[in-house]
Amino acid sequence: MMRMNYYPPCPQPDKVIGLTPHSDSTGLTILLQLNQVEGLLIRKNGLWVPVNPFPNAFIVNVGDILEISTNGIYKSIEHRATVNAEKERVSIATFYSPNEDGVVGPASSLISEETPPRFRSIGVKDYFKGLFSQKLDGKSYVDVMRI
Ligand SMILES: O=C(O)CCC(=O)C(=O)O
Ligand SMILES: [Fe+2]
Repeated sequence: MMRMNYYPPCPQPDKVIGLTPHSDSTGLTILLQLNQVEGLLIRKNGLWVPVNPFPNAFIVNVGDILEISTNGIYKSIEHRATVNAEKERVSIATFYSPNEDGVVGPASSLISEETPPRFRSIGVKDYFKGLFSQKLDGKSYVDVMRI
């Protein structure tokens, strides 16, 4: 799945939300900040840290499905986007997810008596149905999946 985001310039950027804080619900995201305008922020240790664009560089984000598959070893990254006062901003996000008839859940090879599953396992279709019935709100859907 691919999403192209267009953020028009806004003379009062602090009064608008570009893209609300969220983690990508998919497995892995490859993101291109197309026209080198900054605006992407990630949440690290509770602080919003800007990710400055580099020419022709992709940003690779861990999504919720990877957090769930690795039973929490990899953590999905919460991020948001702001708008710029003078310049328009364009980003292209490519999201990778399992097949529709697959299952979202911790990999069986990572589960043992010492490391029990930390997340529920559900079908990919039900996973996305549940996601779209919710508000986009930080990492809240990972908590829905948490046991
Ligand atoms: O515009 C950006 O840099 C972020 C886009 C994003 O997070 C998304 O499309 O999920
Ligand atoms: Fe995102």
